[in-house]
Amino acid sequence: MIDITNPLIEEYIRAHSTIESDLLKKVNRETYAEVLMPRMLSGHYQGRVLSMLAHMIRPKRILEIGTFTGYSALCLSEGLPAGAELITIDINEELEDRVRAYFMESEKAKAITYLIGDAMKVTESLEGLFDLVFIDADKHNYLNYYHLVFDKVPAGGFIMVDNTLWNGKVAIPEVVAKDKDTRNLHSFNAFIAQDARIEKIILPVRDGITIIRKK
Ligand SMILES: C[S@@+](CC[C@H](N)C(=O)[O-])C[C@H]1O[C@@H](n2cnc3c(N)ncnc32)[C@H](O)[C@@H]1O
Repeated sequence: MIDITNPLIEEYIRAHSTIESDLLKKVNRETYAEVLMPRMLSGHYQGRVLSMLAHMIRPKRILEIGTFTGYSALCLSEGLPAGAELITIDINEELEDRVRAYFMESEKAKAITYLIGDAMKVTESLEGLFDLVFIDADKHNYLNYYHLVFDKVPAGGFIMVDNTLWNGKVAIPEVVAKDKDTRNLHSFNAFIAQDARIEKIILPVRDGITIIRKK
């Protein structure tokens, strides 16, 4: 495993970036205290990056695949202009009441639609275009999600994908050869790298966020 971030630098970044809202602090605190696998939550640093990117893109429609406890959805929704919407999908119905309650507390509550179900099926059923898609669900389906959403994103639209550096393991050939999850993510990265229909950049933020712009 390679450290793609330095804890000291990350702490410095957090201390010199916008602080989390009270709602985000609560989502973070309660997720770590009460929910299994809390590390799946984006957190302060990545959350501020997502919020800033959404503010820059000003998307009319955002699709998020992988809600978990709603942290990243809340961050992305901060950048929605008036009248815009965010749809977020998760298969885990056990978190539904908690997540709905968090969304209800948000200023953007009316703009957020939370759908429970398998993201492949739910995404297929969604009509219209999304100018920003955030993929952050089951890693072995990343390429399937990418192919599925591609035609739902207009030219000039963005697809962002989380965990594409997988703790740096994608850069170590012996780990790629041995570990299935690492191999899946490396294959995804390799496909994205050669896809001429897009521009792409991997940001070494937290576990790696790939930003894709459709030409
Ligand atoms: C890494 S977490 C998402 C974290 C969240 N985006 C955040 O940053 O706070 C991944 C989520 O994907 C969901 N998931 C896994 N497989 C799924 C599927 N087939 N369809 C929809 N959601 C799925 C899991 O239930 C989990 O909540």
